[in-house]
Amino acid sequence: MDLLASTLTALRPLSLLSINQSLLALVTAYFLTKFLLSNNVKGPLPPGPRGLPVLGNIFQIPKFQWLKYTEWMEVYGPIFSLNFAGSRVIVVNTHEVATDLMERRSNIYSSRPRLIMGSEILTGGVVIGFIAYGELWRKLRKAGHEGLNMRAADKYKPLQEIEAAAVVVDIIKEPDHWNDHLKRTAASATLSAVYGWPAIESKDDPLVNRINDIMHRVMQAVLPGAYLVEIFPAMKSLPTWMAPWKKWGLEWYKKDTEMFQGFYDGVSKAMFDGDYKPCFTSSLIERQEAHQLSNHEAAWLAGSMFGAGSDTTSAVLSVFILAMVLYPEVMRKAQREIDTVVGSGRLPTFADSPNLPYVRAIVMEVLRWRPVTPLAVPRRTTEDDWYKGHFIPKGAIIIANIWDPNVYPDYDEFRPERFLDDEGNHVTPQHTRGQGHVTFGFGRRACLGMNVANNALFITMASILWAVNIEPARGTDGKPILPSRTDFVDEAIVVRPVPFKCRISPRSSDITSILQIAKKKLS
Ligand code: HEM
Repeated sequence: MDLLASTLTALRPLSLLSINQSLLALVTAYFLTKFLLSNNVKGPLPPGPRGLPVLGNIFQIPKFQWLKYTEWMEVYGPIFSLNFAGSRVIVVNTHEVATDLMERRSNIYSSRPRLIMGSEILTGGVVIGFIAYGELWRKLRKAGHEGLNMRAADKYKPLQEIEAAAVVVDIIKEPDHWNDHLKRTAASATLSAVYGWPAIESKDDPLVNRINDIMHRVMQAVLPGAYLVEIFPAMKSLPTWMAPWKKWGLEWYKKDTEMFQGFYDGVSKAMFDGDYKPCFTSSLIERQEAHQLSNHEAAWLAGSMFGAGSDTTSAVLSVFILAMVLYPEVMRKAQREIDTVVGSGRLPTFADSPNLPYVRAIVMEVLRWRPVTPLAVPRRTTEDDWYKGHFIPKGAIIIANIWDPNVYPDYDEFRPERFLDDEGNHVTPQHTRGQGHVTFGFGRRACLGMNVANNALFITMASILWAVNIEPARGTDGKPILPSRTDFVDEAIVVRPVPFKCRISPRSSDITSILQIAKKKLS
């Protein structure tokens, strides 16, 4: 069933054409594929499963493809190659190989696959996460880094503490809607950090929906086979009257540009009036000239941050709730730590962080245990390369499978202790840049927002653990119903646990006082 579903997804564009057009497209694709794949191979590619002519291995890629890649690693080793209907794909299956290529040879492995519809048409080729490695990317990355590096991330901490208090109130009031509250807080915290806006009240806020729609459109557009123009790039030059998909994409790009420009100008005006909250956009405005960014580039850089930060953060928080339901002893141990350091009279703050090593280890373990970006974001090589006797051609798509069971034999167990030594100091394995995991990616294209994300995760998890117990839901017979530990919703790049029920209750019978403490922070 899964195979069928993914095949249908891959072939969906062909169903939009007539049979004759489809046949013509297939025949052309076949000869083009043969030509392209045979011409740039100068040595033995990494091994890989045999596929069909033309379509290659796309029929063999099931739902949750990272699990299949991990399985294939047993057969083909830590690096293997696939053919996705003409695109050469190299799957890198261990942190070690990923580090060798994407960190140590990052001058070759830091570009992204060309996405004509998702990047060039729908978003004007200006979204930092999607564009090729080059001058524009360097400018955007430098400006983004300035607003999100470790020191800059400190600026957002007061806002993040307030958001954490708000989520405690929400979860206590409506425990069954915990997932919605986590989505709301992730969206709200990201928008506050980017534009300095006050907290949003609902996950269905019309503005949040409007921005989420952009992400949805782009994610649909980047699915393999969603648009024929990806196979036949020359179609990009068709006039819009012959290419309704192009007209549609350009119209959205215009509307989305107007929206992001409006947000950007709003912050600019607030700064002029002297009535603004320091945020990512205000720093960008102050330094726009120094970074040589046009208004348009700066407005899209700020706008792109919501898409990159909101869903990822809320998915990690859902994994956290899943882990607490499945591993109650971990929850209790963290609560004992919080009780000793923080006590019951106030919420945890960032100042407590050095004294809460176990909670910080939980953040790392949540990111490691069920990486919400199990295949990171694909890369593209910009030069031919050789690695351990294998040839990796220029233009190959590189997928890093973060789901690497080699680092820990008990990789499927949720065990924050793996990151702590006997003295309570953090220990992290090789090839993880001191993070304990590689869920934020690798090298020059690693996540720009990781400091902001780590801080948001720490304070939200600490505050939730301080306030409530998280337990399995109970059936009518009173027996616990454990959620699945292996079922996911794959949203193209971000993967989250399937929605599940659990029982969330205040830790103290004195709910009023918990609420008072949290609300005090909000006033
Ligand atoms: C826990 C939450 C997050 C996770 C798991 C995550 C994960 C990732 C991953 C895997 C990549 C691709 C890295 C690669 O190619 O090696 C990425 C890129 C990126 N992330 Fe995040 N991210 C998170 C939160 C955020 C936040 C909060 C922001 C901004 C406020 C952000 C901004 C970005 C940007 C701009 C890029 C593109 C970087 C580039 O292509 O140069 N992320 N993220």
